[in-house]
Amino acid sequence: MRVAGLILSGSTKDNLDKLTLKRTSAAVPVFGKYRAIDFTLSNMVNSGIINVGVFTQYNPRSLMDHLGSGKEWNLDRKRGGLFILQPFISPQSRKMYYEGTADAIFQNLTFLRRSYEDFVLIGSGDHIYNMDFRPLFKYHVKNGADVTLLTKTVEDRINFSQYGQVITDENNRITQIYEKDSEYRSNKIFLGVYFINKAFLMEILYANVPNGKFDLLKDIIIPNLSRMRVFSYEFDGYWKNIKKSVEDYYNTNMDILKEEVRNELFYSPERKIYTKLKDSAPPKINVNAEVSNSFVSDGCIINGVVRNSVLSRNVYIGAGSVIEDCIVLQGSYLEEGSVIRKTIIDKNVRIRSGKKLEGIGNEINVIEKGAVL
Ligand SMILES: Nc1ncnc2c1ncn2[C@@H]1O[C@H](COP(=O)(O)OP(=O)(O)O[C@H]2O[C@H](CO)[C@@H](O)[C@H](O)[C@H]2O)[C@@H](O)[C@H]1O
Repeated sequence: MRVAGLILSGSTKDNLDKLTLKRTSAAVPVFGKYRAIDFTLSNMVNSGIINVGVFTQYNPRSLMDHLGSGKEWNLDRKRGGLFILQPFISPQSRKMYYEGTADAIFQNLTFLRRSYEDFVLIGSGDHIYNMDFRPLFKYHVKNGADVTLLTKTVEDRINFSQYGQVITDENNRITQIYEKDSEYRSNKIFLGVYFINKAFLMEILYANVPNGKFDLLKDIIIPNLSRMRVFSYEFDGYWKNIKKSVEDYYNTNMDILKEEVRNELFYSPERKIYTKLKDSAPPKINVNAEVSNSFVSDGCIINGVVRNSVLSRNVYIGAGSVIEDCIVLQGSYLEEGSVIRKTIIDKNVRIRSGKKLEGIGNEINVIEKGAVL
């Protein structure tokens, strides 16, 4: 089956506060060495998709730098490959931004028109999961569906008002979606992944976007559910959206310290998660250092104590410093004797000797990129 991939990562709003002041959410570092987009991109490639368009518009530099030619995902190809789809002006349109998900795809219809594929998988750059999409493709065809939406039945702790709540009939056909409704309606949520017949997608975009219907889900699919054959495909694996809150970003990173999450995300030989590799030296744990239950990336030098933490590349932890329940991003330097707990330290931060920092109560402390404290 020939499937093209589209990755939506052009959101101008997220709840990540200081973490997305200078990068888009899809480029936010996760688990020390990855960026969020690596997961959807790898899932697509591992499911046989070799023609992928990435929509971006907000703070795109670090995302573009990360993606490069697509080589790390085996997408630097003569036919197909990786396409960065940024807003542009032309004689037909002088709009310089995407007004919504449907608008983004509509402005780049040439990408779909020129593609050889008959189906399109639309995913998001903000989602952390490891999935083989191929059974979903078969399920879609078996149902004779126009659209198949990826869904998950979740526990009641989730903040339902941030998600689409999905109601299905006995055949898994979707009869109703309550998009970001403050009331609890269903514990089946939409995971932001669409599988759709290409001709059908182009047809509904032509019919709706010129009339100001810019959001694929809210403006096009939900109002037309009774006229379309929209099915739900359940995913029962680990899935997180990191842009919903700083707490979700923090908890997702911390999840990697759990064996079952690690096994599912990283240790499947046929479904690896690919990322841009950097040539830092291996991490060095010095004589008096103590490291436990932590992820320590290449280039790190540890002289102090690191517990329950995730360290990106080239982090320096001075002697006598204690780092606990923290996420420390690339290049940050902690001088001697600092004590940091439940804190996200962004890139290239310098923490002076003897500094004490701690998230208060359930609040997670975030130190802005480049700060000196
Ligand atoms: N103008 C634009 N141009 C290009 N890309 C854009 C864009 N606006 C948003 N995007 C991208 O599209 C994806 C969806 O973003 P939205 O803000 O529309 O919905 P959200 O992720 O909150 O919820 C959605 O995903 C959750 C699951 O995370 C579902 O439960 C919910 O029903 C669904 O609406 C994101 O990857 C975002 O970066």
